[in-house]
Amino acid sequence: MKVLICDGMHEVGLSILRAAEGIDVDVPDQPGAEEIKAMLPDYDAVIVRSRTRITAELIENAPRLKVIGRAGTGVDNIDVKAASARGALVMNTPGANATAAAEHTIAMMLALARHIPQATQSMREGRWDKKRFMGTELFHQTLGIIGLGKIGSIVADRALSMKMDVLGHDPYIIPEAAAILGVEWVPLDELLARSDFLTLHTPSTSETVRILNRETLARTKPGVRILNCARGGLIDEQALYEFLLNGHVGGAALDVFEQEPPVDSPLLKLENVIFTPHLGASSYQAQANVARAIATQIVDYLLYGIIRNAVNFPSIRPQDYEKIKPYLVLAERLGSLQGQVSTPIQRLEITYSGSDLQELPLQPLTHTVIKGLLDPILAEKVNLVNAPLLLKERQIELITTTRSESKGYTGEIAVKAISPREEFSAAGAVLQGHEIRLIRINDYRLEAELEGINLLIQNYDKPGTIGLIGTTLGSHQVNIANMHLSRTPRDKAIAIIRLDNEAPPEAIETLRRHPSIISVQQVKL
Ligand SMILES: NC(=O)c1ccc[n+]([C@@H]2O[C@H](COP(=O)([O-])OP(=O)(O)OC[C@H]3O[C@@H](n4cnc5c(N)ncnc54)[C@H](O)[C@@H]3O)[C@@H](O)[C@H]2O)c1
Ligand SMILES: O=C(O)[C@H](O)COP(=O)(O)O
Repeated sequence: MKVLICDGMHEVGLSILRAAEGIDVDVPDQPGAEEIKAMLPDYDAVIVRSRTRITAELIENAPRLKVIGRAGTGVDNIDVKAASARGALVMNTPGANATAAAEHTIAMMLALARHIPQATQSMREGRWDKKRFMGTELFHQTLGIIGLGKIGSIVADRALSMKMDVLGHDPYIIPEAAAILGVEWVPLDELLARSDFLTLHTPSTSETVRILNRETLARTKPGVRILNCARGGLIDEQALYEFLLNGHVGGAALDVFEQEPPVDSPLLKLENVIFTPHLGASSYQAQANVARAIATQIVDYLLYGIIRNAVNFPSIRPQDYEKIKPYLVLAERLGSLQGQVSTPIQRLEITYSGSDLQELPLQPLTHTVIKGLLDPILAEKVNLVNAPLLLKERQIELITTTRSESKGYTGEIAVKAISPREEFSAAGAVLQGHEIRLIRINDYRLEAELEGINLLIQNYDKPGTIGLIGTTLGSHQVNIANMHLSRTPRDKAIAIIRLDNEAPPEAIETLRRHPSIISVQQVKL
């Protein structure tokens, strides 16, 4: 496995990657877009900060790429949609640089309030301007925080310790949760109208892009000072420039920009705006934290298949991993059985029952059923990341249901495939925490192993049928490893016959032609 690191990495992360057996690491010095394009096809993983853009074009030309790691929070420099379509995971390290970004915000707020950068510059130029740099205290000033996530809540904590009054707006946080942080939750308009300092801490989404624009800036308190240490796109920079120029906005502190680095931005010329070149996460501690986190996540994924902090796949907590493992195997085999038996499928219904499955994350299991189903059918590479997209592309409707009870089992997965003319359902369970069993096919109850090469035979329940199956397979040198039978009250029966070797088409054809036999299907699990 080869890992490419594009934006450098703290030594602590490099040593984790280098110590992992089977992983080779390359760290070119600040490679440009063309260099990355030439190198990426040889790599299984790439790790970036915000400098490198991982575009759809790069992803499409990197057939080996399994995972894109972001040593940080924002993934807006990575085309996540293209990565998902190609089955590549995108992982970040949420929270690992939150303290650094929050402290940087506080530093910017103090620097803005007391004109520290401008005063420094003035002294460098030989002046001693005490009058020009009269500042404002933060004590009892109102700070409005838009986005009360990891960074926003640390900013709130530090601002409260400086005895600021803190307002917060976050549509995904309830007022009671904000109150626990000591923050008064208010609607956006109220926050705009009441804040002396206003700071942004949301990701860049279709909802938040240009959240500060001409209309919203016009609703802010005259003299407001604005801070952005989140994402450049959250502020319409031209509108901010106009409001700074006409004096409605009293000052701004910017760590992030619509274009990085900013080119010819008029903001750079304004005396009441201070800047840092996207330094929020640039502390030794934050870089060690993000490097340690992403390196561990990449090693765990490449070597052991453990998925954490993927933005395009649900995480499995380490404490759930051992318990979910046999259910993942069961899910994949049930999906694979369906993929080999039922075509064309219009609707897929997955039902999770039993106490085990009440505690485990079900989305990874659903993705795994779909992967199992599509793998035998599609030529392209199907994995847990792109499986749901591929199902959608094939217009297959997906319905998942959970039930707390499972008759006699602690965890049962039932998968039903509905085609225009028929339905086929198969259910399985995990016994004693590790044994995988097929427990139902349509209305037939049984307890068969769910692995290897199997013949699935439906027949009329007449004497001699089992003998016929044994003789036919024997005459083609196919040995039966074991056999499970089940019948319904309506004189029909089903047999699951595990074979040591594949049955040739002639043997299957002979069985199919016999009047006692309704259907024969060979499945490889
Ligand atoms: N300057 C830097 O170097 C630096 C460092 C780290 C993170 N960041 C950026 O800071 C931002 C916040 O990071 P985080 O780790 O706190 O993320 P987070 O996911 O923990 O928090 C984001 C919060 O924004 C809220 N939110 C989403 N839509 C919203 C809306 N329309 N209005 C108000 N709130 C909304 C979410 O509910 C969430 O609570 C991200 O953009 C991240 O990329 C920048
Ligand atoms: O989203 C982030 O983590 C920050 O923007 C930090 O970016 P950086 O790692 O490029 O400094």
